[in-house]
Amino acid sequence: MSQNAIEIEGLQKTYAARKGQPAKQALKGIDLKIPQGSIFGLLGPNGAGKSTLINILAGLVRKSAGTVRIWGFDQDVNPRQSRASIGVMPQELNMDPFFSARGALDVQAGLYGVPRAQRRTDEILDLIGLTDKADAYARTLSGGMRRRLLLGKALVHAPHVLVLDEPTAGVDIELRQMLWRNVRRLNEEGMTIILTTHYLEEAQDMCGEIAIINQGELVVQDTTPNLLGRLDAKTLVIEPETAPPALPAIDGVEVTSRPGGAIAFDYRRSLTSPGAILEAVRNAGIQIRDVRTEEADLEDVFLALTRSPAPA
Ligand SMILES: Nc1ncnc2c1ncn2[C@@H]1O[C@H](COP(=O)(O)OP(=O)(O)OP(=O)(O)O)[C@@H](O)[C@H]1O
Repeated sequence: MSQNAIEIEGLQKTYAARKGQPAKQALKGIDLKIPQGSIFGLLGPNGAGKSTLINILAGLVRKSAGTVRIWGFDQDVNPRQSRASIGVMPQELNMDPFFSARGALDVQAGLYGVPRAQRRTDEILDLIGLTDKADAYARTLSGGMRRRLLLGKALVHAPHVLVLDEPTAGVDIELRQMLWRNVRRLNEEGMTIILTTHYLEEAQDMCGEIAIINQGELVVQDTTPNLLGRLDAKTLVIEPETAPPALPAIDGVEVTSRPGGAIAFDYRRSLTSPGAILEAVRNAGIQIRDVRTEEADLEDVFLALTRSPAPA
């Protein structure tokens, strides 16, 4: 068994033309390796191809070309084992309203061929906080509870890999925190987690490694700290003791005053050091009361890597 939970090579997907719509190449040859045991973020702007990629992993969309191995099982060679290795919590809330929460988990376990004796229905109900609602019909559950049930359904066959597609879109803080607690716990128990989210702060906090796709192509894959270190731009902010009569001018540094009296120095790490800026500030006769730096965050990196080229 390799050390990768997922190995994708040359993955392509073209949706056929229909009803006046031309054919659409949603994935243009993606190579991606997702390490075992990671919490991995799959990010990209709307229409980048994330859902297509996840649906191919889940066996819901048929790829046009390339290979996909899940937990070492090639989808084309061992479709059953590769499908059994992965669980997907989808975005949409559609579920059969006439099953109870317990019933929905049982049906799902049946679909995956989990023998009754091996089902962990009570354990899953406890994990998703629905023990009290085990016998309530799904249609009587709140939106948040239904979402938790979707997580439970993704877990019935104890998959090695769990995919969460936009798990926190439009959910309240309590449910969000509950989801992340569960995800961390499952990961600590050894499960590999793949998540897509529009909340970049969440990806920055949760994911050790991140891939960004844009227009069907992989733009970057790296550890989160490496990605954050990629941007050359940095900002040094000083709080002066008293407002200076004029802002100091420093070559290659953009100096701006901020509301409240702070002065911001936007510089490139490759060209200027913070020491040189502080020296210039002192030489300008400015007394420093406080100083801090501002790092790029994932949003800055994401925008820099996915911004479409300016029209010619
Ligand atoms: N069934 C389909 N038939 C035709 N085109 C499709 C189909 N599903 C998706 N597409 C197109 O493929 C491209 C990628 O879509 P996909 O849903 O994978 O993107 P995404 O990154 O998940 O976007 P979002 O964040 O908006 O969900 C888009 O241009 C979309 O319009």
